Amino acid sequence: MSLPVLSYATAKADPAAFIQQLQLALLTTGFFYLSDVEQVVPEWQQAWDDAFRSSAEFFAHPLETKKEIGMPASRHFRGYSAYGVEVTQGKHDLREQIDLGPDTEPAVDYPPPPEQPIELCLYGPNQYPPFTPSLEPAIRKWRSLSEIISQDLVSLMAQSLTPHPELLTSLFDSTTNPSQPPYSRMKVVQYPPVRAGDEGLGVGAHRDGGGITLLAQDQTGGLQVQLFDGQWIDATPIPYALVINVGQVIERVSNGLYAATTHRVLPTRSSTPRLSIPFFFCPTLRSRVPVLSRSQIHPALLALAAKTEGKAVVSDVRDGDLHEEVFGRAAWRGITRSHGDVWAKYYGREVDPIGGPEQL
Ligand SMILES: O=C(O)CCC(=O)C(=O)O
Ligand SMILES: [Fe+2]
Repeated sequence: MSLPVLSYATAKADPAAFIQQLQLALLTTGFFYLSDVEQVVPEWQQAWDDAFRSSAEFFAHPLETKKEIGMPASRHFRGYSAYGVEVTQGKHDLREQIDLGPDTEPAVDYPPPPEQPIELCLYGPNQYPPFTPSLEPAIRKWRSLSEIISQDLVSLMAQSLTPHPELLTSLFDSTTNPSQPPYSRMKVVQYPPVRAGDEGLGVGAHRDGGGITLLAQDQTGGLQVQLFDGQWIDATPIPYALVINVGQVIERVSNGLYAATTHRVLPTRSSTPRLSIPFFFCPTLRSRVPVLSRSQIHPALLALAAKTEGKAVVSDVRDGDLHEEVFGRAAWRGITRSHGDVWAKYYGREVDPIGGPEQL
């Protein structure tokens, strides 16, 4: 069994055919490759190469240099985290990374006034490395292409799900409040070769929290997807193809039909590091995430799902751990449990009514 491959060129030329393939992929694995992006986006391969080249250049700097843009300097949870700092399922991940988001002014002052929803503290500026000047333009380009592809895919997913696609697409609307845009995070990640005595995973088993994830990975391999029967399979790299999966926002909207599939990254066993760039397309922080009733879902999709429904999904991770009506609440819980040190430095229980890292 390998993940299905869907063509972005087909999405443009024959959306109805693409929607059918999408329904099947999302009902059976929740993960697929998106190929042929360069046929739709002429600058795709250039943008891909630029993003990976400048990321490799960044990670080649000494730790002390990389820490100049360390996340602890950002109350918006942006910046560099060293190897082993980020936590998934209570364990330290064997990777280092830069966390980025929509580049905006802070949405609230600091310390945050109690009447403001705490999750609005997530809006703010990124930290880019002045010692790798090629990274900022490469990332900005990558974000803008990823946003276009994501809007397309979410629109097609919404059409595949319901006769009322706006119930889903409106969550990602960037025009209503431009100072509070869709909260799409991304990471630039390096998984160094494991060192003697290191224990754990590149990233522990988890289910993504946002709308959809667009993952670009180099040719090393290591990403694994847990099928609904519990078996783990490799998401073997395909050059210039994205790996797409659904997060818990779409799982919630789809009333569980489109599952946020469990995945993990194995420790890097090759002698060279693995690089990946996940982009998490997410709603605006204050948007309310509805749960469609079955009467709002296409009857044909329900019929298709009936063949797979009722079987228990086997997963190494708890179900729906980031389902929240207000998306920002889920985003806040997700990021504070991954970066408890930053949460403790700026917020802590006195300031944060939601609670922090212990809120698994
Ligand atoms: O690096 C990868 O291949 C996947 C990373 C991932 O799943 C995540 O950061 O959520
Ligand atoms: Fe993930």
